[in-house]
Amino acid sequence: MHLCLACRNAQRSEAARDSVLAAHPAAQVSTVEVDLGSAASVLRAARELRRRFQRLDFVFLNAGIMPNPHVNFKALWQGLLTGKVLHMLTTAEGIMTQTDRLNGDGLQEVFATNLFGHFLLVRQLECLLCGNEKPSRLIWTSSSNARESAFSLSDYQHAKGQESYSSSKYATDLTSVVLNRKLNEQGLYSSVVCPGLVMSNMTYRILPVFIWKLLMPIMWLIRFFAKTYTLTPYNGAEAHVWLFKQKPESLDALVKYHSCTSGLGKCYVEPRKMDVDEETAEKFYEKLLELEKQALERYGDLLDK
Ligand SMILES: NC(=O)C1=CN([C@@H]2O[C@H](COP(=O)(O)OP(=O)(O)OC[C@H]3O[C@@H](n4cnc5c(N)ncnc54)[C@H](OP(=O)(O)O)[C@@H]3O)[C@@H](O)[C@H]2O)C=CC1
Ligand SMILES: CC(C)CCC[C@@H](C)[C@H]1CC[C@H]2C3=CC[C@H]4[C@H](C)C(=O)CC[C@]4(C)[C@H]3CC[C@]12C
Repeated sequence: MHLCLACRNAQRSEAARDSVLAAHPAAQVSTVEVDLGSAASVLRAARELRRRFQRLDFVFLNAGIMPNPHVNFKALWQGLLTGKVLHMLTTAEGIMTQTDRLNGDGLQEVFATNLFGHFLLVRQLECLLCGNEKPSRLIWTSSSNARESAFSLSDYQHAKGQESYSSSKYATDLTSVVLNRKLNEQGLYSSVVCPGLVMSNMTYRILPVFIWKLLMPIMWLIRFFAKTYTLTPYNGAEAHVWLFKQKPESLDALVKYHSCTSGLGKCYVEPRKMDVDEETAEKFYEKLLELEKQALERYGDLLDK
């Protein structure tokens, strides 16, 4: 088995490589540089991957950003007194907003990084993913924050609203559904995962580390009722690892696989039906293809001759 870490920061990817090798000295681990928020960088990385590999069995599409997060503490406080408190504490519905901006390609940064960069990468790697002896797999890190009401076909990059993260994750769910419909026959299967609430650099940008540390006993208590409070990256990866072991034909394309941890710390996976409209998914996919065409026209020199 060969593991290739695709990261934007060479120092961090080397550090990740070293820690994998420290635990598994015989492993084959390489790295490739990619900034998922830049179409040119994605095309360059895909070209490099096509050069190095003849097939890819698994692609984990995990990079994600939530810039300038803002928690509405008034809404959070009011929500604590309602019957929807658990829903609010696990999906952040109604209590979180973000401010987005344009990236160098003129796309909304959250949409570009969380979805479009990954989409472009998958499309550029189709020749390594489709038509192999064994099925290949895509595993997208989505979120329970993905919500239909945050997404609209007329503003699919979410330039006008303040829930770009939720919109990008809903767009991820839609994309996975269509990829399955189009590519299952060619041996490519796509799944979406929610790691649950995990302490990571993303959450440390929402509240300072020391506040999260103070909240930890409360979150352990909440976990008795909210099983998606996985809290550690290790627990959050439960669904990724579980999916790795499943036969793709046994999975449901309309299900999101949630990492869960019980109050006593036992990890398991819970499949939950996604709230996706397949017609919207198809229309959205067409828009992604249009955007892809524009990117390929702009960066034609980065394609194989
Ligand atoms: N934490 C949580 O509670 C939840 C997280 N998620 C999702 O899990 C995934 C991982 O997030 P998490 O570990 O929590 O957060 P982190 O911020 O810790 O990790 C995000 C990762 O994405 C990488 N990344 C971000 N932007 C780019 C880019 N432009 N190009 C390449 N890589 C990039 C980061 O690289 P670098 O190290 O260089 O910054 C980092 O490795 C995300 O998709 C997130 O949306 C979903 C549900 C809950
Ligand atoms: C746990 C508490 C006592 C107080 C914390 C309040 C808020 C800062 C957090 C409550 C719910 C959290 C979130 C829920 C869903 C996550 C989602 C799945 C994701 O993809 C990224 C992070 C979340 C939005 C997360 C962020 C912090 C909360 C809003």
